[in-house]
Amino acid sequence: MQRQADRPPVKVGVLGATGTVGQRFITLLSAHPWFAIHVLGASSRSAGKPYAAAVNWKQVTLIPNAVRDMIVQECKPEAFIECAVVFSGLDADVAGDIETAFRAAELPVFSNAKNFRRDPHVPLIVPLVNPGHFSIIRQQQLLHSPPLTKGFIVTNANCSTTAHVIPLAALESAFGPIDTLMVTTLQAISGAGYPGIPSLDIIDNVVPYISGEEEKIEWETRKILGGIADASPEQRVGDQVLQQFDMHAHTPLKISAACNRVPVTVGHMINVSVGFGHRPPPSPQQVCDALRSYRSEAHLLGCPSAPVQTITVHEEPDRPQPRLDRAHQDGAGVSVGRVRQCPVLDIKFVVLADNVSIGAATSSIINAELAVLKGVLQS
Ligand SMILES: NC(=O)C1=CN([C@@H]2O[C@H](COP(=O)(O)OP(=O)(O)OC[C@H]3O[C@@H](n4cnc5c(N)ncnc54)[C@H](OP(=O)(O)O)[C@@H]3O)[C@@H](O)[C@H]2O)C=CC1
Ligand SMILES: N[C@@H](CC(=O)OP(=O)(O)O)C(=O)O
Repeated sequence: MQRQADRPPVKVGVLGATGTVGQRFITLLSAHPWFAIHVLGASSRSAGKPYAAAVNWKQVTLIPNAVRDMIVQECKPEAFIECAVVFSGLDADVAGDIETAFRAAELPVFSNAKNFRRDPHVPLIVPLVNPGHFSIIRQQQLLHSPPLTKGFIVTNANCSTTAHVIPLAALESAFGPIDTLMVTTLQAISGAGYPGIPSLDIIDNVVPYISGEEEKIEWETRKILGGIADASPEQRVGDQVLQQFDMHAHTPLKISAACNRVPVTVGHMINVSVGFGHRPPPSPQQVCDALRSYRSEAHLLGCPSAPVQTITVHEEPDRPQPRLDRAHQDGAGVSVGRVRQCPVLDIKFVVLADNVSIGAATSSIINAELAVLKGVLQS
């Protein structure tokens, strides 16, 4: 991507800059046409050191020169006050308190952590699916004490949730509501951060449990695919009736998730079976056509990090595969294959997503691009 000469760079900060997601933020932001890395933050173990000395760099590209000598800061708002956008790849154990402090200091935070995803006033935005949920931010700011003008928190989803809601959104937009969903994940080791799972636990093995993951997928899917509705008339802020996430209330969504850790470095694969609310359900060919023709609002609005082809549909019977397909479009889209009839529900398929890119850092970056284009960021 080329830097744009006609607009001044937007100064951004990265919290958790030394972690798995933080390193992907740095790789992507160092080539970003609008955003320029201004501050890096991590724990007190890293603070005070040049970035190259603090980080255990695990990307396939070299550490960008622009950040090598940047001194890592403590994650305190004072160090980030010149930033127009703050990205967070913080460990969830500390993200709650730190992101709260940054929002209170009038900093817009785009977070990967799980802490605020269930907050009724924080949008959970998969940028290729539900950018309409940005509309809840004003209410988040007004309900804050004291009310805010610039600070807010936007979260993106769990990496497995992100992978499957993208094709599900395409199917709902073409064929109406989904009412039943069975998902089985095959999740890469990098999803657990670094160093993650001990090698003796994962080599030559599959671990059929990821703490909290099934509950996150089942809950987050409803918030993302659902809409926003007025709350009861007495729930107000000023003269405005509060809005609430409807959690897919028009068609209650039954979801069952089963999560597995597999010995793959990057790329979460998910087997999905879908039951539609409307009869007759679409054929596999109609599903393939709908997935291929899906265009995200982020792409249509001109977000530079949004993939041109949101969903790549494979015809080959043995694709997608993590090693072969995760880097397609820089990991910004998803790949779908094996679209076929399901003898129990209606349609089944497999979806693959780069858990660190569209599953984490790329989603936050596109969310920030959407915030710029939708005028959500106040200067
Ligand atoms: N990996 C993935 O695929 C995905 C991860 N996520 C979420 O993104 C977040 C980051 O994940 P990941 O990069 O994998 O995690 P890592 O464990 O790799 O990185 C954690 C980061 O948090 C920093 N940190 C830890 N403790 C503190 C502290 N007390 N104060 C300030 N900073 C601290 C670390 O800094 P230091 O190096 O100094 O310790 C490091 O930069 C998590 O919330 C995770 O759940 C979401 C989707 C996908
Ligand atoms: N739990 C996911 C990654 C992750 O950190 O998810 P979350 O942000 O929902 O806690 C995995 O292990 O692959």
